[in-house]
Amino acid sequence: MHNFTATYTDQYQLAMAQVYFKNGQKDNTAIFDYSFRKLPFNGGYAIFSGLEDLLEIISELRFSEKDLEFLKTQGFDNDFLQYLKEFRFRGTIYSSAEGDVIFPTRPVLQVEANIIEAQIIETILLNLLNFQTLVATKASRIRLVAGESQLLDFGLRRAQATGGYFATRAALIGGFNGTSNVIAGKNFDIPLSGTMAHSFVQSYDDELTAFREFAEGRPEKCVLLVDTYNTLKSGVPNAIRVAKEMEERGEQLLAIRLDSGDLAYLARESRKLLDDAGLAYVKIAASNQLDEYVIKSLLEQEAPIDIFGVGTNLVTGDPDGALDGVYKLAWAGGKPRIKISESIIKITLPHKKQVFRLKDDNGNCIGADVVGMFNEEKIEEMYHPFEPYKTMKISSYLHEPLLKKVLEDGEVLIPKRNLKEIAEYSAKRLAELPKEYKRFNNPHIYKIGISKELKEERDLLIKNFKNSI
Ligand SMILES: Nc1ncnc2c1ncn2[C@@H]1O[C@H](COP(=O)(O)OP(=O)(O)OP(=O)(O)O)[C@@H](O)[C@H]1O
Ligand SMILES: O=P(O)(O)OC[C@H]1O[C@H](OP(=O)(O)OP(=O)(O)O)[C@H](O)[C@@H]1O
Ligand SMILES: O=C(O)c1cccnc1
Repeated sequence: MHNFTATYTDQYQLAMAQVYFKNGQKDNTAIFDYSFRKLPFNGGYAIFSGLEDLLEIISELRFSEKDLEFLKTQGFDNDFLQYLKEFRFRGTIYSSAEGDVIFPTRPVLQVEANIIEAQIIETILLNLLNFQTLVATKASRIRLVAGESQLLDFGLRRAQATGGYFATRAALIGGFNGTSNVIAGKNFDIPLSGTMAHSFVQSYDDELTAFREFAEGRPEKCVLLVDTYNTLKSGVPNAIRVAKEMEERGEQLLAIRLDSGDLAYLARESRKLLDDAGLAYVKIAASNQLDEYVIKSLLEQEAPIDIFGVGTNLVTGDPDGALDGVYKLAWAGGKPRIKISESIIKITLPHKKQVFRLKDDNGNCIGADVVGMFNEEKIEEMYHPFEPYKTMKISSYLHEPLLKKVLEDGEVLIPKRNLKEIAEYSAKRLAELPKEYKRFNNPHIYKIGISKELKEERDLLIKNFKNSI
């Protein structure tokens, strides 16, 4: 399905790549870390999403003839274009598992490749992982408050252009049950769901006929939208009449949908009307600018809503425009590399690394990940990245390595999981996270530490840099 070619990148990647190519650095190994700095939604965790799409796209990424012709018009040299003609990603990627809970400032994924290949994939990697992780995190927050209710993604029409395609996939990883998005349903094997639009009801001279014809035309999973004229005086009574007619044909109305007004009040009153008519099986769906806060409030008001349709706030990751994920160089030219910054959080971690999740003997997550050198297996003590006196003995905890080799020599190594499996894994990992990290107000801050060896390596690079200026 993915139709990306290697021009899905920023021009500066190609400008840098051409210099590496001309100066004989094209076979230099580089290591880049993908990490992010700030948790979205002022939350306590994020859900990693987008990995399988990324791996599939990277393993197939090539420059087409047309791409090369275009790049020629942009002033790139013939010998470099000739090199790009043969381009394919031959590197190795180590990554956290898709669906895992992830935290800021520690590598979520590591790319080891020749510097040109590693650089060219930066943009698509950030584009895919930042967006899906943002939306999966939003979806997961909505799932946390929604309990057992059905959650449907209605966001395609409000998504930033084609982003809705990947947003739907991420929503499923975060815990949604279905989508109205037909192309995502088809390509990702996601259950399709849906109701009817106001236009359908409006297009008839009366609401009852509209409901009747819809129910006759599509009796399976029929949901009637009851708020076009007057929910309690017209919509619900007409839906009840049609439900009764359906019963006579041996069919069942699945649900009614509320899309405006006070959803708690209308759901309660509609429930009463349906129950009094002997239609306790007819469910109530609600939509209209829902998010985790509105759904939480509706459920606290004991609104009898069984199905929530969420669009805009889910697929745009409202109110956060983007996850601030970055791709930073940790190794090149046979040496560790560092980026120094006035802002401490922007100072990078050099070297190839491994990240461990610390767990107690019962397998419970203690609320900390530690970053070590790639070959470290057990870390005695972890250090706060920038406060040298903050240390913690960790040798007694289990160390679960998080970065696994997922792609080598351009070939994807991990078996493809369906979205249900990824979502189940995600729910399991989220369940392992203590609840303090999942509350919306002032969640506990998950600790990220570094090993002594990594800290010494980093401090040495900082010192050398200071001495050199
Ligand atoms: N009982 C409720 N508690 C909390 N939030 C609610 C409740 N009912 C609706 N909302 C939310 O309040 C927001 C605004 O609802 P509002 O009633 O202003 O819009 P509307 O129904 O579209 O307006 P209109 O009735 O003019 O069409 C929406 O996000 C909606 O989901
Ligand atoms: O509010 P959101 O979370 O974005 O959920 C999606 C919204 O999109 C639809 O409205 P729209 O007015 O586009 O079409 P409709 O006529 O079917 O209501 C639907 O009725 C929801 O209100
Ligand atoms: O099926 C629905 O009810 C639906 C689909 C997209 C957007 N809003 C509602």
